[in-house]
Amino acid sequence: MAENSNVAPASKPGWKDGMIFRLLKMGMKRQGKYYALGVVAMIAVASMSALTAWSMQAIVDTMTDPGNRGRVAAVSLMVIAIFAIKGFATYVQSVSMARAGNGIVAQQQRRVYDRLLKQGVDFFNLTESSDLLMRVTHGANAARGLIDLIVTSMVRDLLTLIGLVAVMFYQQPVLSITSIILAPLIFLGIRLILGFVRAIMSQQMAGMAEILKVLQETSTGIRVIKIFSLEKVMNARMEKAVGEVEKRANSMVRLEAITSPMMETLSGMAIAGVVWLSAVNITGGEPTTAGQLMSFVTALLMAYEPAKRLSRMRVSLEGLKMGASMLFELVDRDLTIRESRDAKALKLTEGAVRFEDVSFAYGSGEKAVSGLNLEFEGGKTTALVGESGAGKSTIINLLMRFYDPTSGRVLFDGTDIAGVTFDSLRSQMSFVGQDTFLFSSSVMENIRCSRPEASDEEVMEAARAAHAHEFIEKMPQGYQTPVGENGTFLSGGQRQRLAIARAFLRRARVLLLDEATSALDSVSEGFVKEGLARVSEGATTIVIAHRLSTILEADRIYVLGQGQVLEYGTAAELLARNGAFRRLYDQQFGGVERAERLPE
Ligand SMILES: Nc1ncnc2c1ncn2[C@@H]1O[C@H](COP(=O)(O)OP(=O)(O)OP(=O)(O)O)[C@@H](O)[C@H]1O
Repeated sequence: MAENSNVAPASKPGWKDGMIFRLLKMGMKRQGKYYALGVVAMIAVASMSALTAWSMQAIVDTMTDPGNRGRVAAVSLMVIAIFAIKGFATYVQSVSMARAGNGIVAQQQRRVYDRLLKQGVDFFNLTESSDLLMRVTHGANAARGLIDLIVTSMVRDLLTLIGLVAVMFYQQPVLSITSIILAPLIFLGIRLILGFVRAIMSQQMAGMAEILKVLQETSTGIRVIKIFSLEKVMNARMEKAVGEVEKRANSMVRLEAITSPMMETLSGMAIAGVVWLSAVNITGGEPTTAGQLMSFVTALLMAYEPAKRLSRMRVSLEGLKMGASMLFELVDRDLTIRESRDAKALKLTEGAVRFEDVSFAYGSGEKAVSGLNLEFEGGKTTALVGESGAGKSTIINLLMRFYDPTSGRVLFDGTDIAGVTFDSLRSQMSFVGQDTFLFSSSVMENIRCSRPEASDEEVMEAARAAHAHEFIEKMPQGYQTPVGENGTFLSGGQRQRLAIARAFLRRARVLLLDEATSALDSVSEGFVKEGLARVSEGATTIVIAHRLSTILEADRIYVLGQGQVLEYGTAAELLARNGAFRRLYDQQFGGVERAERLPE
């Protein structure tokens, strides 16, 4: 059944929280050993931090009583050991977390690209490429950041905090209780900020996607921009997007940083309070040594950084969650078209194609074709003609199973293509379309892509058949010449001849030609027609042509109008009928004759 309109975002309730769990599970599965090593190192870092604060008691007490040489030596060695272990553990932590993180980015990018390749054509029609770029680049890094943040906060920061608070309680229980009374206040403040962060993040992402879009359109549409002097318009669009992102980025920084004055002031108050309380010795118990007090204050001061990071964690988490969810949402989108579960490999004998009562609409739009019954005889040439928008390209789309019919069936040698594997179906076909997409690699590789195992000789043979060999030989590096991004170094006619060479090389049973000779002058068209005649020998050939001259010899011509067959037959039969085909014919050939009569 058709699934062409269900590209709904997969925003199920609670989905984003589930996402964190999924991400952690994936991360641990693939990068578990690096994360485990990182965690061990973090435990060591946290313990050494607590030990540093605890050792302050011994350090200060030893300094105030330097006479005991043995103790001085022991304390000095202990301090060196603590710092050395902490340094080494920090190194191990950084390296293992970075390795795990890089692995996550690569894994996410592979995963999302794999999914994108499985998506139907409709998905790409409905998703802007700048949006894809944004999601894949930003999302993968956000996924990495999310795991990093969770692991670092939950292990290093939390353990360090626990260790330091333990030291505080060990040294000064009453003062400790007084100084952590303020903590809940901080968390309340953070909760307030979170709401704002979410709103700003999504606006910022939208702005970033817009910047990419403007850049991309500038790159691909530069000719239109120049011809129509759209520089100012494009500039204004970019200005707006950049300004938007700048504004949001500033707001984000303000929100993230607002925790600092809150925390700094509260910490200052806590420390001042402790100093004051210790001076008046409200505990009234044993007199406190300078070392104990120093150890306590050190633990309190050291606790500040991890406490700050933990309190900010929710804010940072929100931003990263948003980024990572963009990636997950992409991966979770339903496939616009999928293979059936028990799909079989298609085997062709005659290569006959039949449309049985086929209707189809793009998305929720009007029917592009309706009630089509078409016969494309094996090994013969069938042409589709008709006004613009009549549904010719739609028929080709259905044949290649880029879309499924809303109703009816498309059969290859009697087998419904809905039940066969994509690969076995499409490998039987070759397509030469109106726009020839070329990869930014050499001419040789661009032709070879239709049959990667083909030898250089076979590629050249195909190029000769497509009348491309002559111009390729004249290029600076012959077959190794790069064609530029999407073939910008080639003319339209040359690009088309490369496309025809690709089709030759593939030797498919079913050949689809959509305006295949449109970009050629009349001399090249003669060559190409000859080449196409060769490539279509024995193949079931389906041609869309606006210029009737190219299809007058077709074995059968279907004349389409508004998604339906108006009439069909050979050119001679159709001309004799005096119907739609005759009108098209008169329009075109009348025009040519008049043009030929024009003085030079
Ligand atoms: N991807 C799409 N999404 C939505 N509607 C589409 C899409 N492609 C084509 N259509 C619509 O389907 C109808 C048939 O279009 P189709 O491209 O098949 O016509 P065509 O006969 O090939 O036209 P042309 O000769 O101009 O290429 C048109 O009304 C068109 O607007």
